[in-house]
Order: sequence, then structure tokens, then C-alpha cells
Amino acid sequence: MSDNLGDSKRTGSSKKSFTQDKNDESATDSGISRSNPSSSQPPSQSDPPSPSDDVTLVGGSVGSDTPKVVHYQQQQSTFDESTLVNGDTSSQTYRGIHGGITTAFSSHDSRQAAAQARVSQLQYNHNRVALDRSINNASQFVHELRLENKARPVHYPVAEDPELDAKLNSRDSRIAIMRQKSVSPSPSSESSNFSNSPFQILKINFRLDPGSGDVVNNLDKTALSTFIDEKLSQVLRHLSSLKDRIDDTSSKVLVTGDLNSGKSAFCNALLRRTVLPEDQEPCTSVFCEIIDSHENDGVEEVHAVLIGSKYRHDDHRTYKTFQLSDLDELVYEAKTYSLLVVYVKDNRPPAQSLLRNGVIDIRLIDAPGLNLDSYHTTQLYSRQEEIDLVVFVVNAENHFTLSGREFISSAASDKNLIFIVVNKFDGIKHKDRCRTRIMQQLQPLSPETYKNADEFVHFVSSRNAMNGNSPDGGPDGGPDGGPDGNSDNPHPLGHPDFDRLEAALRGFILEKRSVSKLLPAKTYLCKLYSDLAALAEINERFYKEDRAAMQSELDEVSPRYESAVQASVRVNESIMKLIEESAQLAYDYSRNHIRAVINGVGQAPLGVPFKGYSDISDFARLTQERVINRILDSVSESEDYARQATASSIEGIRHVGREYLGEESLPATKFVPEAMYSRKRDLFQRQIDTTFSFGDFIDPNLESFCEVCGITLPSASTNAMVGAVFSKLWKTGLSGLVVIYGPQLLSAVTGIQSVASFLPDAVTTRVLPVTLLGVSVALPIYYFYKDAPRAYQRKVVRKIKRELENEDYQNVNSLRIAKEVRKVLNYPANDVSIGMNSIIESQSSKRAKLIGDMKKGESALRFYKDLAERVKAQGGLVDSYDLIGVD
Ligand SMILES: Nc1nc2c(ncn2[C@@H]2O[C@H](COP(=O)(O)OP(=O)(O)OP(=O)(O)O)[C@@H](O)[C@H]2O)c(=O)[nH]1
Repeated sequence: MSDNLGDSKRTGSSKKSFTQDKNDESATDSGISRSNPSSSQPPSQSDPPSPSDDVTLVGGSVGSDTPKVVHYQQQQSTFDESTLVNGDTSSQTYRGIHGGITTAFSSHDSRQAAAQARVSQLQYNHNRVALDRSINNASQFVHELRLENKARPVHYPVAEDPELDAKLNSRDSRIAIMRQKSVSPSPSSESSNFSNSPFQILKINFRLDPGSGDVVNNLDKTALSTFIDEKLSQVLRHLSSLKDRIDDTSSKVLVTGDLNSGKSAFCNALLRRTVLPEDQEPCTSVFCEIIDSHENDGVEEVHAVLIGSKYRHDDHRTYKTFQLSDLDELVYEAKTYSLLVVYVKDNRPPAQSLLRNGVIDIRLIDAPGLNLDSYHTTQLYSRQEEIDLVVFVVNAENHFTLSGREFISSAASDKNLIFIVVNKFDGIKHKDRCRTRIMQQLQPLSPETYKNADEFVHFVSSRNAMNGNSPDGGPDGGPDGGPDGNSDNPHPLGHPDFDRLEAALRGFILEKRSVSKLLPAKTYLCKLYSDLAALAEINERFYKEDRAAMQSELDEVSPRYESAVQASVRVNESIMKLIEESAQLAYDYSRNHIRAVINGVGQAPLGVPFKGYSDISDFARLTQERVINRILDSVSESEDYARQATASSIEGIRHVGREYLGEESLPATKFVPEAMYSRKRDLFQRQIDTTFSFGDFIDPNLESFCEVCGITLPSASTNAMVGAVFSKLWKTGLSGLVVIYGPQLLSAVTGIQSVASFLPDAVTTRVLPVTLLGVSVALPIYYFYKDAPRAYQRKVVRKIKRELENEDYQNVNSLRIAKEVRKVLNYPANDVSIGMNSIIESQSSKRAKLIGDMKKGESALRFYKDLAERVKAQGGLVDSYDLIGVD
């Protein structure tokens, strides 16, 4: 030691270094050489470095030619980059024996390690924040996809592998599935994966029920959409738990090992204070989770979690609170408590504190020693996601027990790397032999740990580290051993092995958490983004193809629709024209025909026999009936004509319809002509006043008078004129007759008088007046008597005509007849129209649906295009995060 001090003093440096080189031929009994760049002389045990000296450790990994160099600051018992030694010619090397192992330390590598740790830390934070953001983005994408799926079911490529289908639907495969079902009821065995699915995360396992036939084709869009929604909500849940995981800054270290191997002592040594009870006898039977007290408002206490409760710090019902000193008893109470949450204060600076190191909160979990009871629980515990590291404490005196071996090989396959702490190394006499044997045992149990033994396998004495005894000073402490259990007064030499273990532990947790915490998130995100991109592209392609197909369909449908509309207009027009022509024809015919009949009704004798005045009332009735019937007949004839016209028009309309719609398109209807004009026929007959009076038989008329008297009028016109005058006069009454015919009568009388002057007086005064009087009385009576039947006919005809005129009979009936024609023709027209409309409607609804679908497709296309771009960009970003590249 004096040599080293001398070296140190010669260089004027306070730095010392221990060189640990397992390959060195000049190794001590530990097989590790002592090297000193500045002095070839080994340091002696009697020359310990001064308390103020710092040292640099150079440690080589097993099987590695390159020694690993870590700077060691003795005073702080930490590894730090601030000390400069190796690589620097001015640096000095301190030689010393520590726990039988010669170690050499280089500050150069230490600086590198520290700088690297800082870069790792920065990179970790950067990656964590980036991943956090990426998880948020992914959640947003998935959320948007869910909404899209609700609006329009996502097109999901259900793998339709004909070969696979055939295999799955084959009898053998059905039997195989049924057998599998009967053997294993797990959900995964009940469903069959479509191996050619393009997805990893978004892969949906469709249950294949042997009895349900082709499950793929049986899935309708809605069912598929429900599956997808469920899958997406699963993804969202997973993203949320990933987020929790990477946002969780704490790391858990599970300390386990054989019974009595010193697990509690090791935890205490890490804390540099005796928190957990240590005993020769197995004592810890409850898991103890040690957490920095700042998570409990700085209060040191124990929360004993009752069996069956899930610990929640803010829920006092889940635990009972105790003092730290109660732990001595609590650790035995496995029947009451499932977990002891121990809050301890660690006031050491972050560089020394493991629990609160300023970067990540570390929780230590002291597990019960492995035995039959605890083995399974501990194994399950170690598999928890939150466990970032498993430290297995093995008693150097006992080596690995059977349960220890089993646990290590199982935990190693789970976590890949585990820390092995070979404790109680202070009590080992033949340390090198012990080391070799332990390494031999470890190699098959955890090859990875063995390969990286320098970092993961540590031979230490927790007791010495705790008590501050010299590394090789034995259980009772060396000559420079400090007071028991007092971290404030460590051994001046410190405990490089233990400190190295601590540094490696901390380095692993801090640096490797990128792998343990971030890598699962990155891997999941990469897969998810790749799936989302694939799904978006598939849908983009689908909607593009769909759009093209719809466009070509629309190109066909649109002209068909246009021509259907135009044809409908044309057909409609021609049918309307046909209807109007038919109605007009019926109207014209009816009007002319009825008018002609009405006009002609009084012209010819009605042929009603006049059987004398005794029968005059029958005569009157018959005459009136004859006139009315004649007119009604004309109406009926017009209606018949209209029926015929309607029948031919119906055929015309149906012909037009058939031409456009096709033979079978019109409903089979039967035209019943009799149904036309079946109502309101006798209306007119009922309206005519059929009563008559005596006056109806008196209708003086020159023509008839002359006819009755056998007088022939000069001409028809004169006859008519005179007749009219005569008629007028008659209407004015007898006085008028006298006024008009008076002169004639007077001249006749005068003529008679002049003739009478030649006649004897007796003749002129008696016979002549009497004769004349007789004639003038008898003649009208005779006339009226003879003319009465015809007078009645004339009067009835005139009366009826007058009434008809008043009613605008011809027009009203013609309109009625034409209206009925129109009405009846509207039926076939309607049939044609319905046929036409259905064609237009089908084209129109097809067109409208296509246009609507195209619009929806457009927005879906935009969505997926946008999604694909964003997802790809995000995927590329996440892929570029280098989580494990910083070493
Ligand atoms: N010599 C020596 N003894 C130690 C060391 N570490 C622990 N011991 C002793 O070993 C005994 C058991 O230590 P514990 O820490 O209780 O062991 P444990 O593994 O926690 O025990 P259980 O949890 O009960 O299985 C105690 O008497 C300790 O003092 C060490 O490094 N060297």
C-alpha cells in the first residue's frame, strides 16, 4: 500500500486505480492481476489508499479480452465521470486488493460511461415523449377509424383463401376442430386464424363453427363492422395501458433468492441502513416493497396490505399502517398480509440514492426466500410487467439450490437477463474456486447472464457493505471497519465490489428501461401503424375501385334515366293528346247530335194518336214523353258514340304504353262500356215539368189556321212572317186580335155590307149578321178544336226547348259525356304512367343511390388517403426511434 501511496505521491495525484483482469497470468488467488500503469509493483494490503483517494475500476467481462473500466469515487462510494485517470498520462494507478480481487479503474471509461448515461437519459426522455405523442396520435387514428367504421363499415379483407377454406371445411378439419374443442376449451383453440391475414394487431380471429358452414361468406357488413369496432376498442385499451406503462417513471427490482441467502441484508445494504429485519432463521415471509417516502408525503411507515385487498395508497381500507420498527413482526405475518409497502427516507444525494436517483424512482421488493410455499408466488411476481429487473441473491456458501436453479432458468427465459448477487462472499476462503464453481453452475441456467457476467454477476458481502467493514475484513469487520449499520461512517476504502454492483444495477435499470419500458410500446406502435396503413390502403384501393365501378354504372344509368324522362314526357303528351281528341270528338258529336235532335223534334209529327178529348191527358203525357225520349235518345246515342270513341282510344293509349314499356308491362284491364254514363241519366227527365193545363192546347198559329181552314199562304216566308205576327197577336190577347184583324173584319163586313146593299133588307139586317156572327164564332172554335193536339205538341216542344236552352242542355250533356270519356281514358293513361314512373323511379333511385354512394365513397376515400399518409408518416417516425442504440 505504501508503494501505491508512494506512486500517488510521486505523480502528485490523489487518484488511484485498481485493475481487475481475470486473464492476467500474474493473478492472485482470485486469478485477477494487479496492474499499474505507473508502477509494476503490486500494492500491499497494508497500504490502503488514503481516505481522500479516489480509484478507477477496470473490470473485464468473463470471456472478454477487453477490460471494462469504471471510475470509482471512494469518498462518495459512487461511480462518476468527474475523475480523470486512464488514458491520461498524468493519471496514476492505485493497486490494491479488494475482497481478494485485484481491481483497476480508469476514469476515462468512467467519464464515457457517465456521458453515455446522460445521453441515454436524454435519448430515453426524448423517446419517451415521442412515443407518448405517437401513442396519442395512434389513439386518435384508431378513434377516427372507429367513427368511420360506424358511418361506413370498414372494408376488412377477410382472408378468403380457397385452399384454406377447403381445408377448414373438410371433414377431417372439422373433426380435428371438434377434437381440439373437447381437449382445450381455450378461446384461441375455438377460433381459427386466417394465416394469410395482412394484419398483426388488427387481425381478427373469426370463430369457425363446423356446423355453420362458410363463416367468411356468412359475415355481413354489419357483423364485420361490429368485430372491427370491438378490435379497435381493444387496441385503444392496449394503447392506454402502454401509455400508462411508459409514463410510469418507476422501476421495480425484485430481490429474490434462496432462504437465508441475505436478501434483506442486501436490500439494507443498498439503502445503507437497516430497514428490513435480518435473521439467521428464515424470517421474511411477506413481500416487502420499499419505496421512497416522498411518495408518502415524506413519512416513513409501513402499509400492510391485507390479504384480498389491492393496495391503493389513497384508500386506507386496503392497508393498515405501522411503524418501521414493526417490520420485525410484520414480516412473519404471511397469513394476514399479502404485501408490506415500506416507505423509507433516503436523504443521500441522488447520485448515491438508489430509490431516488433523480432519474427514475426505483422500488425494491424483498421477496420471501424460495421454498415450496413461496416458489410459485415469487415466480408469478417476477413475471409482472412492472418488474424491470430480477436480482437473485445466492449464498456464496451454499451455491445454487435446486429451487434456485429452477427459478433462475425460468426467470431468465422470461426476462432474459437477471442479476446474480453472490452474497456472503466475505465468508469464503477459496474465493476463486467458489467463483469458478458458481459461474459453472450459472452458465447453463442463464447463458446470457453468464455471457455478461461482468455486469450481471457480482460477488459481494452485503454485511460488509452495510457495516463498512473492509472488503476482506470478515464478518466482524476489518481493522478500519466503521460502526455497525451506520452509513454515515463507511469504511474509508469503501466497497468497490458492492458499489460496482450498485452502479451496474442502476446503469442497467436506467439504460435498459428503454428496452423494458419503451420497446414494447415501439414494437406495438410499429405493428399498429403498419396495420393501419395496410387497412387504410386496402380501403383506399377499395373505394377507388368502387368509385370507378360506380362511375361506369352511373354513365350507363344517367342516359337511361334521361331517356326515360324524355320518353315519359313524350308518351304522356301523346296520351294526353289522345285523351283530349277523344273527349273533344265526343263533345262535338254530342253537341251537334243533341242540338240536331232538339231542333228537329217539333218538325215532324210525333206520331202520338189523338183519340179525342176524353183521352187528352194521356195524349198530353205521351206527347211530352215522346219529346223527352227523343231528346234523351239523342243523349244516349251520343253516349254510345263516346263509348265507342273511348274503347278505341283505350286501345290507342295501351298501344302507346306497350310500345314503350313492353308487352307485358301493362296490367290486364277490361273495359266495360256499360259502366260509362250509368248514373244521372234520368236527371233531365225528372226536371221537366210534366203537368199540363187547358191553355197548353191553345196555340193559334196562322199556318195551322190556314191549314185547318184550307187556306194556302203565298209563300213560306210570308207564311212564317204572318204566322209570327199572328202568334204575337195571340199572345197579346183578344184585343190585339181585334186591333189587327179588326180592319180586315171591318172591310170584310164592309164588303159584305156593300154586297148586302144589293141584297134584300131582311137578308142584310137579319140573316147576314147572324151568319157572320155564327161564322166568326164557329170558325175559331172549329180551329181551336181541330188544332188542339198539334197546338199542344208545338207548345210542349217549345216549352221543353226553352227549358233545355235555359239549362244549356246540349253543352252540359256534351261536357258530361266528354268528361266521362276523359275520366275513363285516364285509367289506361294512369297504367301507362305508373309503368313509366316505375321505370323513371328505378333509374332515378339507382342514379340517386349511385350519386349518394359516390359522395360517401369520396369522403371515405379522402379519409383513408389522409389516414394512410398520416399513419405512414407516424409509422416512419416511430420506426426511427433508436431505443437500444445508445450503449
Ligand atoms: N457473513 C455474512 N453474513 C450475512 C451477509 N448478509 C447477510 N448475512 C447474514 O445472513 C443471515 C440471513 O440474512 P437475511 O438478510 O435475513 O437473509 P434473507 O435471505 O433475507 O432471509 P429470508 O428472507 O428469511 O429467507 C443474517 O444473519 C445476516 O446477518 C453477508 O454478506 N455476510
